[in-house]
Amino acid sequence: MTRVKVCGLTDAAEAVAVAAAGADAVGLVFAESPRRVSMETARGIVAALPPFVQSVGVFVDEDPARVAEVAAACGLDLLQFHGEEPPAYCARFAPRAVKARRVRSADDIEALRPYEAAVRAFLLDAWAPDAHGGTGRTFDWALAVRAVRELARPVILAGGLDPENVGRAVARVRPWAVDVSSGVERAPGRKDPARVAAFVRAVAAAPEPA
Ligand SMILES: O=C(O)c1ccccc1NCC(=O)[C@H](O)[C@H](O)COP(=O)(O)O
Repeated sequence: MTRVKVCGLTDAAEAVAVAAAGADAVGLVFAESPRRVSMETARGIVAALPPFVQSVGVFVDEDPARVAEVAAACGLDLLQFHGEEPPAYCARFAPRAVKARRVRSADDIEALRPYEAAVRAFLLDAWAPDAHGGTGRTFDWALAVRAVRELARPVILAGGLDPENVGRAVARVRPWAVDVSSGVERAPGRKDPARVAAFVRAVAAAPEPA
């Protein structure tokens, strides 16, 4: 079964509704973003989550001491590194590190190999000139198929997914999990639980391989 992470939560009640709609994990953005949360808000969201729903902190080239402080203070389960963090940086946070990469070509998949020993999973996102994530853009899923086949860690597919296209994405790529932010929003940082439920249903209904 393909897992679902909903990223960019900014409100505890909404996080609870997103979990009730079927999300397996929620992402909390600590980088520059319209979805950025304070440590206090993040702590409230993590405390409100039901058991077995994971919290994922999202960071972009953050000072590692600050990452450690935020992770401990908020009780984050996983740490998603969405910038240019090298393998040794991720290794400091094993076994909680997830390395995200914005994908433009096969070179971006190759560039992830040195991270295999350091991370729990890879997250593949779309590249954009002006933002690190949450752009609503898709990328060439053939590259994600290749990543699933060739990388020695589970792959989380992100980038422009929504309830309308995620079934096709899952059927084609067969990722460990899918990640969505803007595709289930009513405004930046404000999730629509009905769209999250539709997204989760579409993932569950994706055709199995023949
Ligand atoms: O969501 C953000 O605003 C963000 C900002 C800076 C770094 C990462 C960010 N998001 C990370 C995610 O995991 C998003 O879910 C991912 O980029 C997909 O977003 P979308 O294309 O909007 O579904």
